[in-house]
Amino acid sequence: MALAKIVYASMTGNTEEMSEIIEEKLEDEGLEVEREECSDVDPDFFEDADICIVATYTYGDGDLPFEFEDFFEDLKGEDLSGKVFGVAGTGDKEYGEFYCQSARDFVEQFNQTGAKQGAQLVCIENNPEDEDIDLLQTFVEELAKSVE
Ligand SMILES: Cc1cc2nc3c(=O)[nH]c(=O)nc-3n(C[C@H](O)[C@H](O)[C@H](O)COP(=O)(O)O)c2cc1C
Repeated sequence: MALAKIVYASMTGNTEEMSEIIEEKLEDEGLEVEREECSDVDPDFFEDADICIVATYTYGDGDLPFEFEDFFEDLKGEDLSGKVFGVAGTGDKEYGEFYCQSARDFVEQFNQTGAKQGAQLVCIENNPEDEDIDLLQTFVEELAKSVE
């Protein structure tokens, strides 16, 4: 059974909620899932994963969550060849050009690891609503298909 690992950062709960939805949907697809908060993981977290998922909010003006900075820096040095990745972000469109910037930055970082993007980046505003849940469903289906 393929293993999907999710690492997330969440200050007020929106991204945590999104990561829980992703977890549930991956399980519905028959995948094994492990989900951890970013402060609890080592840089090699994705070593045994088939699907590598980051869920992040954005802080400041387009800044990474402080607690994700070390993991982010270390990620580009990891060899994740043969794996697929997906990134999902929460943010607020009031921040204009910086909307979900951290999620977009993680896509760039994954692109240096040899992993292949298995699903389009998903950005949702604040907490997940009905239409976002549809987006997350598609995100998970694309990822599941990419490891079939
Ligand atoms: C001080 C502050 C700065 C923020 N900066 C951004 C930003 O640059 N871009 C963005 O898209 N959202 C920004 N946001 C919105 C949060 O990313 C958004 O509310 C997110 O869902 C919070 O996730 P969490 O509930 O998991 O902590 C900011 C929020 C706060 C409080």
